[in-house]
Amino acid sequence: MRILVFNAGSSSLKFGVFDLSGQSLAGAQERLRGTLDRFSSEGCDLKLADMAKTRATPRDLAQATAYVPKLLAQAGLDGFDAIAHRIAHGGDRFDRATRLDPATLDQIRALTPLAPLHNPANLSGVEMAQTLWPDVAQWGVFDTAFHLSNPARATTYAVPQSWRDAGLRRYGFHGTSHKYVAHRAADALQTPLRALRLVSLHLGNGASACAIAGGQSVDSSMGLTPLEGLVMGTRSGDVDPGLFGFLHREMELSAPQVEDALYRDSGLKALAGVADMREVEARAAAGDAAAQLAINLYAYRARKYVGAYAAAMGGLDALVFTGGIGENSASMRRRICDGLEFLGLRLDDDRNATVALGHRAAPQIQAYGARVNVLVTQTAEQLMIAQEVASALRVARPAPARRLPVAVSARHVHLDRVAVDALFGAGYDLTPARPLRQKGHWSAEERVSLEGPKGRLEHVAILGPLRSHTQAEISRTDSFALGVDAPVRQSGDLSGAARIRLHGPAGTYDTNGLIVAARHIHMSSDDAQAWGLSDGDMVDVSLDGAARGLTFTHVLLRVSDKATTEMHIDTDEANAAGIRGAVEGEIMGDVQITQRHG
Ligand SMILES: Nc1ncnc2c1ncn2[C@@H]1O[C@H](COP(=O)(O)OP(=O)(O)O)[C@@H](O)[C@H]1O
Ligand SMILES: CC(=O)OP(=O)(O)O
Ligand SMILES: [Mg+2]
Repeated sequence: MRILVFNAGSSSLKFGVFDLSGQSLAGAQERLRGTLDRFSSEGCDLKLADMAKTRATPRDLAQATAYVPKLLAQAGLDGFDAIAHRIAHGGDRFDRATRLDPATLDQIRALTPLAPLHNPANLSGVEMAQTLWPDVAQWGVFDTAFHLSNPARATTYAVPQSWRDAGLRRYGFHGTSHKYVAHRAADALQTPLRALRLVSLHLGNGASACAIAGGQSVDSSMGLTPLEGLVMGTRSGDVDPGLFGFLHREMELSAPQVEDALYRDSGLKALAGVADMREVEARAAAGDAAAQLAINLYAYRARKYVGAYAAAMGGLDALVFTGGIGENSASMRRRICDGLEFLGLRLDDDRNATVALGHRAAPQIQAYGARVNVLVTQTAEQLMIAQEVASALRVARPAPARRLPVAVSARHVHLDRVAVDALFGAGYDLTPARPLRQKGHWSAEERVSLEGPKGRLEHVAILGPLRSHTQAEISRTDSFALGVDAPVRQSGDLSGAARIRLHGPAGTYDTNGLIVAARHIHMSSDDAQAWGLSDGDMVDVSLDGAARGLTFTHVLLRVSDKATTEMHIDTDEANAAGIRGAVEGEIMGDVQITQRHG
């Protein structure tokens, strides 16, 4: 399905067109990506995909929104199944992607005073899209939704009950971004999100910190409105609420005047004279003391939130930088991290300075051996918004039960020509004895022995046909019997594989090819298509029919035209699940949203 996404921020309009075939982000095709920003009376910058920046005519966000159809026509893109809009403030009602109809739009309009820089821009995008594509469904995805899991202690202000009854509470924003980068980080760290305590720093024109424990947002630096928290381009972030009384008495400013100044004339703009961090950094480098203070203050505030959230979660496993500043300013990342060594957080200067952010890259920049991982990744709000809407649209068409056979792989080897010659004699042909489920694969009549420093494993099966590299796959328990520490690797990935000696009737063969095979699924292209899955997806598989019922997480999907659908686990995993004989597994819930392999 094809989805057009509008993401109106406080200083930019980002848009994208995505074709989503499966359930996972891995299967999403980006057809168009664009940003219009740096608006002035002379126009704005336009950036399309990876092309160089050009100038365009729009002078503000509204004009920018009206300009997008021209770009879509130029790219020949139409036939949208839905149009998805980022909506900054969704209050406590909108906890998921929601169809925008007159009633829901009224509710969003009512929240405008709580996000005056954002909701009007978001709504003007909706109105324009309704006019241009009257027959296409409009959907909203809300910045606030991800944070609705925050506990009451994080969402409650200590203010009179009657104010709280009127709706005064903390919400948090940038949720789509925080959620996306948390998944990217978990994926890059090869650790399930549920086992991680993360702080995500989204540092764009608007900026917020988010504490994410076990995959759930547990606190966020923005509050009732996107004013609270970090220093931003034109917003103050945290201030003493006492300033309202002070400014009223001393300067005779009204509440709307104060509020307007906190939104539009504060932050970097107030401190350094410009809102754009690139310019602030340039001025600071040229010796401008005000710009230098702005940078120090910006970093100091962010650092305090990292420390506070580490305390809130009882520890920190990873810090993730994203947003225009988080992604691009190595010096700001450095300044924020300086002084956090007591948490076990140390940066590697070279890695930090040479961050290369490609498509879905999430490079790690912590010093080797540091306890806390530090990652940088591009946010992908548009993609995430498209995905959330696509999932919501699919709810109407329930997914088929995705059940598949589970096969237990006992220890075995795959041999190359050189190994067969050494073990069985030059030019020897192995004898296929038994066909395997995967077409063209067989186990051989011949066997080999494996020898490690501590022991031997006899009668180890050989699986054919021959491969380009010799590889031996054992269980963790086997590795103790052999006395070698074999790493867990996907078949074919022999990086860091352990050394092992093979014995055959004609001789021995030593190779660096010993691994514990990572669990995986072979899947036919037809099944993948029917189940909304793509090659490289990571899925959870439940073995509920097994004696000791287990759910295996992080199972890699390998899709091919030639494959027969089947999951492979090793004997340790089978024992843990109490499997004897044939069992079936079921692919659970949502596919993890990112992919780790090709
Ligand atoms: N190379 C860079 N160095 C420092 N700051 C940068 C760099 N590139 C972009 N930025 C900053 O990122 C901010 C905009 O972030 P972005 O996430 O694009 O904004 P928005 O919140 O409007 O989506 C601006 O302050 C900009 O100066
Ligand atoms: C909520 C918010 O601050 O958004 P942005 O970063 O787009 O201004
Ligand atoms: Mg932003």
